[in-house]
Amino acid sequence: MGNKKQQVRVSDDDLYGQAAGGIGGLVIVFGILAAIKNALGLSWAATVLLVVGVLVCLGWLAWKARARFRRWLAGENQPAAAAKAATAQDAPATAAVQEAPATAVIGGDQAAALVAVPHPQLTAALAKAEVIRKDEIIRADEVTITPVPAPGKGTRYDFLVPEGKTFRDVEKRLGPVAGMFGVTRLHTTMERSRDNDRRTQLLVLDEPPHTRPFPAPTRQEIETFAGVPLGHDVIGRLNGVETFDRASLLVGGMTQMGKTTLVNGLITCLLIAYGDFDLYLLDGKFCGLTRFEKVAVRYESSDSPAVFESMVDELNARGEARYEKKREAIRNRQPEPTFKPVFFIVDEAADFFAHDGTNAGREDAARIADKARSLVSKCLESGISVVMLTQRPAQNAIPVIVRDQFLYRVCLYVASEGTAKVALGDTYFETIAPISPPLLDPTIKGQAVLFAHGKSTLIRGFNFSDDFIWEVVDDVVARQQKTLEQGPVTPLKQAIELLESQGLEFMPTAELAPALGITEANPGERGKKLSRKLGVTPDKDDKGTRGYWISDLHAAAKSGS
Ligand SMILES: Nc1ncnc2c1ncn2[C@@H]1O[C@H](COP(=O)(O)OP(=O)(O)OP(=O)(O)O)[C@@H](O)[C@H]1O
Repeated sequence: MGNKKQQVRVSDDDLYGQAAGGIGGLVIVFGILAAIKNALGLSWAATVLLVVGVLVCLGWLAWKARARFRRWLAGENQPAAAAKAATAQDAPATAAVQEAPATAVIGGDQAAALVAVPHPQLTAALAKAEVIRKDEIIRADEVTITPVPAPGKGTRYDFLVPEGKTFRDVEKRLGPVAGMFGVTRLHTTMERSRDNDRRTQLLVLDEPPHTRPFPAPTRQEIETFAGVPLGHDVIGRLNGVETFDRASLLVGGMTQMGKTTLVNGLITCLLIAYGDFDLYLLDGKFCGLTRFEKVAVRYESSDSPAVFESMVDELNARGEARYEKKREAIRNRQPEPTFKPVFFIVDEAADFFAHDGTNAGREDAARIADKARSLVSKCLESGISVVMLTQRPAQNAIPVIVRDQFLYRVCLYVASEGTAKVALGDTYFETIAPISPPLLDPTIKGQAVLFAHGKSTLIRGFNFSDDFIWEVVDDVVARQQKTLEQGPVTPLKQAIELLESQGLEFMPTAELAPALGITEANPGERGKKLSRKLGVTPDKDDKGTRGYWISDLHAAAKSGS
């Protein structure tokens, strides 16, 4: 109540005050008019009209000055980049990058409004490449541009595509986007962001990729790489596949492009970082894989389909035995057994599927193809990975039933897209952001398209020095020897020691069996018992005598289940 009374009193006081002020004002105005009338000698009407006219003019001038002042203020705040943006549609995408603020103040008589400022270069490039619509923009405040130092010199653009779009929209149009930057698809790489689907990381090189070689990686770099490196990407980072578990690799490319060197690099990296594994090598080029003979469980240098078939048979049998162990574990409700990884690497694989045109030759080729398909498809589950190389990626060089099974593909330079499809898959050019192998530079040896998990990456295989490879091989041999020595005494180990102590390459079954405690008199039974005890299939020497070669015993000792 008290408060209300107080308010009423306050408003009465206001009223009196204002009335007094008004009367005072009127008296002053009247006085000024009277003074002007006396000074100018005018009538009352003329004096009033003159004063009103002068006041109106002064008011108009004040309004005009205020409007100008506001326009001047707004003009000063408007960014140069925003003004440029209006014409940026026609500017070349390679124009110098301008820093632009997030928003612009629009001048004029209306209240100032805040709007997003487009990044002129990226907005123009992506609109022209039809990644974004003409009415969409790449916001300048969402763009980060960083230079990438040499070698692999270029620029990295990190930006957000407009809402409703993702980095895949850019990836799908990477060719046209590259064109807008005045370069080719080969100069351009997209990186996927893990934090935001709209985030796009675009790398644009200043010069053709792999123009300058990158130094071969060190042991430490290989060891710390998350996966198996296959080569350098365009800015010199190691690139490869995350694992070879349940995966096989097909490598295609014309002759002398660097396939064997790339696979030598792969084997070297596997020996450094993949842990313990068994290596089966079939050197169809006779000396392409020889450096790794000492560490291989089985090494063959041959272009004979029969040799290929015998290796495929051996590995299929090994795969089948592993499947049986898995079934056994499931039946007994035990955890799934783990197996030592096995790599079967075949250089110049096409030769092994060729036939002489006769019916018998065709039948042999079909049988071999079927066994190879089975190996590549089924053995993945049991840890046997196949790597096949071919310099003849022609339609029928490696049968479709075999090549369809490869998860990873590498294609070096080939002359046509048709040939590239054989190496990379029939639908390769319909995938996201494909890289066309015929566009690679054939003078850059080892440059290749790696296609894994639907993503294409341009890499260049490693070219390790012989000394480095020998060092790695010697380390592995020493490790294998130590493991063998430290392991329990087995009949196989005893047999090896026996042959080595006598300096023999070969020992007949008739001599080895009694030395290992087999007293069976029947030669057939004795042979079977010894083979079972050793876990090795016997062979024959030059004279046709059954027995065991030291190399086979070593190979069996190196390999696990
Ligand atoms: N990454 C690389 N850097 C430098 N030189 C390389 C690279 N890769 C391969 N080379 C060189 O290119 C030549 C051919 O290499 P390689 O023998 O590996 O090719 P290929 O494709 O296996 O050939 P072919 O199919 O005829 O057997 C070799 O002289 C090799 O030293």
